[in-house]
Amino acid sequence: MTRLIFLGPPGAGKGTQAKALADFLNIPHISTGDILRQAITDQTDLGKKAQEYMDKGDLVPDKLVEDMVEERLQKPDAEHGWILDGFPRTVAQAIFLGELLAKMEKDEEKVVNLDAPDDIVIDRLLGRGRKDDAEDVIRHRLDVYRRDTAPLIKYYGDRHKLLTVNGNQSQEEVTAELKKVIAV
Ligand SMILES: Nc1ncnc2c1ncn2[C@@H]1O[C@H](COP(=O)(O)OP(=O)(O)OP(=O)(O)O)[C@@H](O)[C@H]1O
Ligand SMILES: Nc1ncnc2c1ncn2[C@@H]1O[C@H](COP(=O)(O)O)[C@@H](O)[C@H]1O
Repeated sequence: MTRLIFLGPPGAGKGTQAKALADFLNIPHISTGDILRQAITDQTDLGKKAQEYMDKGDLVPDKLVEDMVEERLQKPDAEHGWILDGFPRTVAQAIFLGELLAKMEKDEEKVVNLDAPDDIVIDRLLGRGRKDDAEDVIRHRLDVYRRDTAPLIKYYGDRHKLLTVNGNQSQEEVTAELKKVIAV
C-alpha cells in the first residue's frame, strides 16, 4: 500500500512527479492546490474564501484545508493508497493528518522531501505561468515555505518517515530516483 506525502518548495516538481508516480502506481494524486483552484473556478464557498490567500501566495487557513483533505481521503478511490501533494504545509496540519490517519488505521505514510535551489525553482515557476507565478508572489511563497513548511522536514525526520530526493535533475532522473527510494 503506497501512501506518500510530497514536501518541497514551490517549483521543486512535486506536482509533476506526484502525477507521474500516481499514474504508475494507479493511485490518486491528491493536490490541495488543484482542489482549491477547482473550487475557485466553480466559485464554491471554499473557493471564494481561499482566493485572496492564494492570489497573494499566502496559506489558506488550516481548518479549511484540513476539512477538505479529510473529505477527500474518505473517498473510495483513496482506500488503496494515495499521493498527497501540497499537504500538510504547517506543523498544525501535520498533527491533524497524523491523528486522522491513526483514526482511519492508515498511518504508515512516508514523506518524500523533494528539494531544489531557489534560483532553479524561480526559473521553473516563471516559465509555468500560473496566476500565482509572478516573481514577487513566487518569492513570497518561498518565504512562506521556509517559515511554515520547511519545519516539517525535521518533524517527519524525527518520526523516521522522511525520504529525500534531489529535485534538481531532469524529470526522468527524478522519477527514476523516486521509484528507487520508495521501493526501500
Ligand atoms: N525536473 C524538472 N526539470 C525542469 N523543469 C521541471 C522539472 N520538474 C518540474 N518542472 C517544471 O517546473 C514547473 C513547476 O513544477 P511543478 O508544478 O511540478 O512544481 P511544484 O513543486 O508542484 O510547485 P508548486 O508547489 O508551486 O505547485 C512546471 O512548469 C514543470 O513542468
Ligand atoms: N496545505 C495547504 N495549506 C494552506 N494553503 C494551501 C495548501 N495547499 C495549497 N494551498 C494554497 O494553494 C496555493 C497553491 O498551492 P500549490 O500546492 O502550489 O498548487 C498555495 O500557495 C496556498 O495558497
